[in-house]
Amino acid sequence: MSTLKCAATAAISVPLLPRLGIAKLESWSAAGIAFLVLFSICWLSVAAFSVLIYPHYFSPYRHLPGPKGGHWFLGHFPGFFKQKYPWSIYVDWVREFPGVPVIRYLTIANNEVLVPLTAEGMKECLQVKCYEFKKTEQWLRMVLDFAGWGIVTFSGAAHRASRRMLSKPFSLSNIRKLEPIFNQKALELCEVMDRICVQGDGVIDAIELMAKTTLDIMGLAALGRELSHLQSAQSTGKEKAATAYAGADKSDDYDFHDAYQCIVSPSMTGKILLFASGYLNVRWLPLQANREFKRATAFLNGTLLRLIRERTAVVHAALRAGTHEMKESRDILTFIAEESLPGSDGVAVGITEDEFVGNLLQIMVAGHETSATVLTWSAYMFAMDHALQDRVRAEINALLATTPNPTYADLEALHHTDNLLKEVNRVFSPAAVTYREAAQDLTFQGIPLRKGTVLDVIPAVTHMDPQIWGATVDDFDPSRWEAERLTPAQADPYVFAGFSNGPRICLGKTFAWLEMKLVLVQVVPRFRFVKLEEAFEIESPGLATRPSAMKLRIEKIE
Ligand code: HEM
Repeated sequence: MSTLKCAATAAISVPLLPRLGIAKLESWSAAGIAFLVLFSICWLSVAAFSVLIYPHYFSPYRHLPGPKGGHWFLGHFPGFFKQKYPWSIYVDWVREFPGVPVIRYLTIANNEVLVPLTAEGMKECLQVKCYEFKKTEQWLRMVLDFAGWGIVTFSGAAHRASRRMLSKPFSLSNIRKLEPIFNQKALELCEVMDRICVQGDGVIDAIELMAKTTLDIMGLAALGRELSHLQSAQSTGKEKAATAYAGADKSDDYDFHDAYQCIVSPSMTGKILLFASGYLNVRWLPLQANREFKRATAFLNGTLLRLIRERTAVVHAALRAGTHEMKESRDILTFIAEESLPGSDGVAVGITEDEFVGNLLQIMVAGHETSATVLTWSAYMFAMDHALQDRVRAEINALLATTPNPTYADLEALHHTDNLLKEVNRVFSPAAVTYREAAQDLTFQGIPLRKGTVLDVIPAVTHMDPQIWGATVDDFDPSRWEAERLTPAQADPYVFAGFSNGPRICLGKTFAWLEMKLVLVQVVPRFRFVKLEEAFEIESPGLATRPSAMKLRIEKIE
């Protein structure tokens, strides 16, 4: 916008130059050069004002508390590359500003960002004024290539419509029907772990195995396809090409897992490009990280589009012929195909191909990385604390002794397991950062916000706030979730923000909870996790609290 205004100012000013005796402008080319010079002066002045002067002397947010110092142009942005977890910097701030509801920090080009630090702020943003905020333009520029347009990226009415459309496959009754899929994949994971114990060195990369497990689950639950990543988990090269991806969706030896690895676990250049792409178009730069990113996004978009076209054609033809067999539990792709038959009263009638692809892209990524991360950190904490894993194992064994095929209600009653998953979500919240932007002028925590103001909504600020959790805030202690130990402040539903809250609360929360419990129910009685001295790195900065690799030793329990 300021570029347009500068162009207009320069265009209006050019004819004034001869009158003011500044330049004669006897030809069109002289006028053109004068325009460019004026435009550049105007643009640079506006840029200098908005970067160097406005945030410090004129912004209405300049009096808000917040971190001091920062780079003259990049503000506090470089600090995001120095932190252990992708949210550590925010936890430092919540401790530096106890009791402060909202702080301000500066990012690239000294753009201002506000961060709510309290449960009340989370509630106002996520629940009370959910639709007065939208996803930020910067974040959209970062993720649209691999997430497309769908429920996660939509705001306002479009988001409500997607949520309505997807509510049925994510209802509790439908998710309970997915139990056989969760069990099947948990057992396949056990087979792989068994092979590693018997034939290999007993060392696993937990994040890789868990991601393959949850990705295979998503293949069946979302696409109705066997993706077979687990089958290929112990093979490489040609072997992998032969087994991975069950033939039909094979593209050389590249698969969904490879594509998502490239997106969620890029090189440092890839990480810089990801965050920079929020502000500038950097994806055209001839860099290896960009080539890998483009290959991954092309694979995901192309494969999903092909599956959508194939499935929709088959389902619509069968529906028209009256031969379609409506299964009791349908994958999401089939569900949308069924509900999108033109002329029917389905909830997905009129969905565009782009939106169909976008929703599947989002469900695939939101649905596997998060749960895999929680399972990985659970395995890590087991390896660090054998008493903890013994307690969880004893609880699961006691259940299996009386109930070999536990129901949803039986799993609900596994309270040590439940507490473990809650504590992992508190300390290693997989969705590390979520972003919001004021969709209109509004008041937030008593502060008048202008349209376009950006908010970082960070689960870790309430999860790791000593004012809420006391002196043991940094300890990993699942028993803090025992109902009788929780203080009213800790039990506030807006404090536990790992799945977000309000109308945009994680659509897959019940799915994830059942899936993670069933994986633990199969794995924990069969294997013991043991710590290795090998150090691991966490993807930071990043969008998830994810280790890039997590080597653990496993021992078979006879
Ligand atoms: C431990 C596992 C999970 C965690 C911690 C988690 C966390 C979250 C969070 C924090 C959000 C809100 C993001 C935002 O507002 O910007 C979200 C949204 C979402 N999640 Fe999850 N998620 C998990 C598992 C899943 C699974 C298994 C699925 C699907 C199978 C799923 C599907 C979604 C969808 C579709 C949304 C968008 C909801 C909306 O905007 O209305 N998630 N999740």
